[in-house]
Amino acid sequence: GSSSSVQFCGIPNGKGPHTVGCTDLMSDHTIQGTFLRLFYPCSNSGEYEDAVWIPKKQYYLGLADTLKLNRTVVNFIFSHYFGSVKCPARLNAPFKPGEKYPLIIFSHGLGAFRTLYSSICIGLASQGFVVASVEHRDESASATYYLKEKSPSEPCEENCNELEEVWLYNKRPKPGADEFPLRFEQVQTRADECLRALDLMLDINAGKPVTNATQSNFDWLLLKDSLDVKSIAAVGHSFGAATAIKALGRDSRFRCGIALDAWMFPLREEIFSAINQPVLFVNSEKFQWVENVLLMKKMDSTRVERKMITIKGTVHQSFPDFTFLTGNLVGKIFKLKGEIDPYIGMDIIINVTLAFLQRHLGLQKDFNQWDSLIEGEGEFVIPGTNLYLPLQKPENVK
Ligand SMILES: CCN(CC)CCN(C[C@]12C[C@](c3ccc(C(F)(F)F)cc3)(C1)C2)C(=O)Cn1c(SCc2ccc(F)cc2)nc(=O)c2c1C=CC2
Repeated sequence: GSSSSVQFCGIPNGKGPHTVGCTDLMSDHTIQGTFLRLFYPCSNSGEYEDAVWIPKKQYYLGLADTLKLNRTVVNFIFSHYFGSVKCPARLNAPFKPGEKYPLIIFSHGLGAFRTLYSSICIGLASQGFVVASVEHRDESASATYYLKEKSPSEPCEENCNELEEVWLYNKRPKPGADEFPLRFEQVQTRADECLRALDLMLDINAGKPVTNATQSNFDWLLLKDSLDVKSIAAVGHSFGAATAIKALGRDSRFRCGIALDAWMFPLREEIFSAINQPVLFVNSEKFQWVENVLLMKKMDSTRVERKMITIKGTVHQSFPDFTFLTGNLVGKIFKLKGEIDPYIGMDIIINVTLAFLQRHLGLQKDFNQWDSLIEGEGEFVIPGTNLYLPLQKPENVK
């Protein structure tokens, strides 16, 4: 259809058999706590509204900072264009117990935050996964917040133990300074936050009571004994893909990783030998560069499956949700869309992820129907990279 019709299609529904719900969890309320949006198979009953895609205006202010644009202007434009966008998941709908679902911990990219990859998270949840999209407090998110006790400046009569929001915005490296120390420290923090999110989800699976600073009436007890604790994967986009790789190296409970258009810069190759899990690299055609792909190739292994494909006609923004929310012209100008139809691109991202997860989490589903995508076979994919790499010295391949 015309660009305007695409604009109003919005974030795609999951294609799997499950209806998807989502709920926010901040536990505990401090900066060291875990903050995530959970996507999960939910019950069909009851009247539940779809969740708001960008839930607070401070996120627009943070995006303005990331884009180096005026906050007032961006807040005005973004709240007009994106303020009513819903993510197709029912907010706080009851969790659907029944089978044991595999668990995905998802890590967002630089300048993003927990809600901007809803199409991927909902796509996976609709196929019977519980997906925890973490919001990082390492100052790589465009915006995030935690809660702190109100300092009783005035002698507090009414709201004594109230908590107030403390907002953190995207910390840009000093121009000209070496960016590596900041990114190296951030990827450690991010990996720790993924491990804490995993621990929290396993506590919830064990039936431990949940303290949730984001007041919601969601019934967490329905998740007791609902996770397949042997089937856990780390998935992320760009900086979040580097985070997922780092998390694999830190914790063998993550059985495999999927790196979506990975930004390898924050990683140093000496950690690669400590990573024993299978990894799938899903690259866009336009974002990658030789040095970055060579770092991915350094993870090639004869001991464990390491795969790489490139999706033709995709850009870096083909993975987050913005690719569905503008017309073709604006999408092309801001590099939010590639040549490929964004809905086809997203189907490939989700299906190749499902196939790799089935293979390495030992799932008994039919996701192996997409195994050819892992081999880079198909109309829209190529195996490995579209870039020309200098020949690898053979001893590098472990
Ligand atoms: C020039 C300097 N460079 C910073 C390194 C540019 C900043 N940049 C490109 C941007 C952020 C962008 C954005 C947002 C939002 C609209 C909107 F108009 F649609 F709202 C448009 C355009 C502008 C995509 C990126 O950061 C690319 N990128 C990303 S993009 C993750 C993201 C961020 C915000 C989102 F809303 C959605 C997704 N994740 C990474 O982990 C890494 C990189 C680069 C290296 C590592």
